[in-house]
Amino acid sequence: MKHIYLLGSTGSIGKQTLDIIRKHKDEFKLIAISGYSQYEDLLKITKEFSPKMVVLKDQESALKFSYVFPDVMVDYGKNGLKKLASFNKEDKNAYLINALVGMVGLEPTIEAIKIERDILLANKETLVVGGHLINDLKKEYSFNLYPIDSEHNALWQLLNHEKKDHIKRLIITASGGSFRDLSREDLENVSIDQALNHPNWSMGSKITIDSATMMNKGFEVIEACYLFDIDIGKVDTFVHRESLVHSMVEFIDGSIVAHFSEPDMHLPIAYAMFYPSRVETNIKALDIMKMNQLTFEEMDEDRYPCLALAKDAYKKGGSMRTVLNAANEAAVDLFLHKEIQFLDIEKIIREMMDEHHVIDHPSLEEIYQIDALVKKKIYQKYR
Ligand SMILES: NC(=O)C1=CN([C@@H]2O[C@H](COP(=O)(O)OP(=O)(O)OC[C@H]3O[C@@H](n4cnc5c(N)ncnc54)[C@H](OP(=O)(O)O)[C@@H]3O)[C@@H](O)[C@H]2O)C=CC1
Ligand SMILES: CC(=O)[C@@H](O)[C@H](O)COP(=O)(O)O
Ligand SMILES: [Mn+2]
Repeated sequence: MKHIYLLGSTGSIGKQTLDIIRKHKDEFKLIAISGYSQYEDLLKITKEFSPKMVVLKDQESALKFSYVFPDVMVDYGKNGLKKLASFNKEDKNAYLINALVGMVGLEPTIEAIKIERDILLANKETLVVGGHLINDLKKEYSFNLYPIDSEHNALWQLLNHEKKDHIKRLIITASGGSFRDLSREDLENVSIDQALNHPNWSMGSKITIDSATMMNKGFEVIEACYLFDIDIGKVDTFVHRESLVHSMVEFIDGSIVAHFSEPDMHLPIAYAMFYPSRVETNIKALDIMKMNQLTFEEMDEDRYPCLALAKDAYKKGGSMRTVLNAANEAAVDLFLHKEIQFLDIEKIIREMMDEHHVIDHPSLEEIYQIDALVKKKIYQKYR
């Protein structure tokens, strides 16, 4: 029985992970969970799964929680997330599932690596901001990093046992997001509700906005470079409205292999949890006749400048990736609180990147400093 340490149990990926654990009670035991604003959900999850450790948002909620569950080990905040990631150090039969949103996911990933715990990673910001740190740790520690993000999970399935030299390019698809039928001019006055209305996936609010700006695809290009140790010039993106093809790999012999499925995150989560085995899921079977209607469009980076900004940050390297992510986190947050317009998101990110001088290979401390500085500047100016 595999032991699961789950960061972000109250979120979209977290809850779908719980569905899989619920369905396969003999295969998985939930040992530790975290949540943030959804206190009531944490109570319910704890009641159902009896984890040994629960990490909450702050001291106040942790105290309240421990009155309800006096036998559960309770912690809170960023330190609590780190403790969860390395809780029960000696437990070698364990996965950390990182379903946090934002760069708060980076440090717990590092903590798990340091005890050589395998990680199932949904939190793409870990690699955007700290991919170089994870690469450094690979030289020192032995661990597996299995991608949950649908496109990367598809690439992982497609690339199994293939030689890196044989890859011509990786192709990642993008739905186009909530505003794919709107022009740049139309974007000026779009609302939060419109932005949160993703055409194909039901996800947390931050990634849904990232999908609408196409920053999500920019992050995914960076994520692919780190996960598959591939040059950014070999990662292409196309708009594919149906979200039925999740990724493709073109090989040097001219073959293109593709991963198809209905859009449902239970599949990539279960694939990662059961790897190297497979298991039946309840996801809707893909109707082959739908392949008559598949569409692919060239990516237009003028229409979606956030994709270009992300690629640029990756190429500039080092701390520019922290700036990209920090500016995006703050700007999306401001948009979700009705404090800026949708098009201000890209404007703010560009502004922060333009005024930054790159530090090569920033340490974790430098990443935190830059992250805090960028966010402070944005909140002071735009709130
Ligand atoms: N949803 C999806 O289908 C996909 C998501 N991803 C990636 O997976 C990650 C999670 O996404 P998703 O599940 O949609 O996000 P959600 O917003 O739905 O969930 C995020 C989780 O993190 C917790 N959380 C939020 N802020 C903090 C914080 N500051 N400190 C500690 N915990 C926090 C939330 O707690 P609470 O809810 O209690 O506030 C929640 O449990 C993201 O990196 C996303 O890009 C990748 C592919 C697909
Ligand atoms: C489900 C998943 O993996 C998301 O990252 C998805 O890719 C979002 O859809 P977009 O293709 O619109 O970015
Ligand atoms: Mn994705």
